[in-house]
Amino acid sequence: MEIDPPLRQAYKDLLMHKKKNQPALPAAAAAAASEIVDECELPLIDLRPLILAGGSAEEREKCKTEMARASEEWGFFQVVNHGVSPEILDRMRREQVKAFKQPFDRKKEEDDKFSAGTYRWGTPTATCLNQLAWSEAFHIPMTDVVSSSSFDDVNGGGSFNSLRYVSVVLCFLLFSALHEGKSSFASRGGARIKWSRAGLYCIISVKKINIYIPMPPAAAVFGLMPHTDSDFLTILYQDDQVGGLQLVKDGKCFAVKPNPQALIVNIGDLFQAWSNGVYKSVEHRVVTNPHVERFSTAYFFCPSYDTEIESRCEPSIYRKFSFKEYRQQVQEDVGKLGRKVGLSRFTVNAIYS
Ligand SMILES: O=C(O)CCC(=O)C(=O)O
Ligand SMILES: [Fe+2]
Repeated sequence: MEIDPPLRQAYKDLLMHKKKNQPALPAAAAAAASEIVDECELPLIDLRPLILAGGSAEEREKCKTEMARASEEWGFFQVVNHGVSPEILDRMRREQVKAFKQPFDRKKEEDDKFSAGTYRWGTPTATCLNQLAWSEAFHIPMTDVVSSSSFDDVNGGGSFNSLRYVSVVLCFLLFSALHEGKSSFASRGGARIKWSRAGLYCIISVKKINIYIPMPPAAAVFGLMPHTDSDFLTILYQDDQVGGLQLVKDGKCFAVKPNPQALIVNIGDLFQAWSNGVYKSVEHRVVTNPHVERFSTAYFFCPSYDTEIESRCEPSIYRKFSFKEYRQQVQEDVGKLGRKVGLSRFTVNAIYS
């Protein structure tokens, strides 16, 4: 009874660089997954004054300013005292392990219970090795959680609500930091953000649980290929022991040091567009560990599909677009090109047709 999906079998040709009509992988791309990168500690923000009662107004302002600065400079930060109890996080992780340790056939059946595409493994659209994800994931849209009780707590209940709560709080604090001119963008005399009346009221967030299957670095395969997130904001609960998340800062790649107490927050493409490029949606990736599995949970905070993203800054970097349009474009690019092009398609002077 197999538990792991047949990754080696399915991607045998890619692994041997023998796919028909496929040029051999350039050395730089092959080296990317196994390159040595320096470790970094993400800006650490204590949310106690914001989430838990008792903080002074000054402390709350400081917290907000730190988050806005980290979103501008890093696009990533980590938060402690976030209000999600260790018991909830523990339970969520235990249930996650249980979900992935089911037989492969059973995992495939989850698609029948929920929307198609709930359970995913590898990257069916990959045309070269560095587009391949050596991992499995369950994508659970919020609507599935609301409408079903058959998938247990890993997909719903306490953990979903707690992560949603944190993401809503952080998102609105970051909105208001921009609005109040906390960012250096505004204090440098840049235009203010005028918020469009976007449909943030109807949120269709997605929770994704990942398992990264061990793979020797020599194989030069990513656990998750370099990407930016297509949402407003992501809350990430990473493995407390096994590192693997890497991000790009100032053109250089850094490995994020695991912090068992912290949740990681990262800015997504929609926030970058809405903030007219003030907050950065930075490229990140996951490298596999050669010996042990790594687990993570990502909570993607997305608006409803018809939400229009528009900064209304002058001059505006990005044209107005709906979340639906963005998602469709991403899917089209992944299908045709094997990779996401992302926000550069939506600049006012986009060169892509
Ligand atoms: O597993 C991680 O640390 C990152 C996951 C991630 O970036 C994603 O699912 O979009
Ligand atoms: Fe991501």
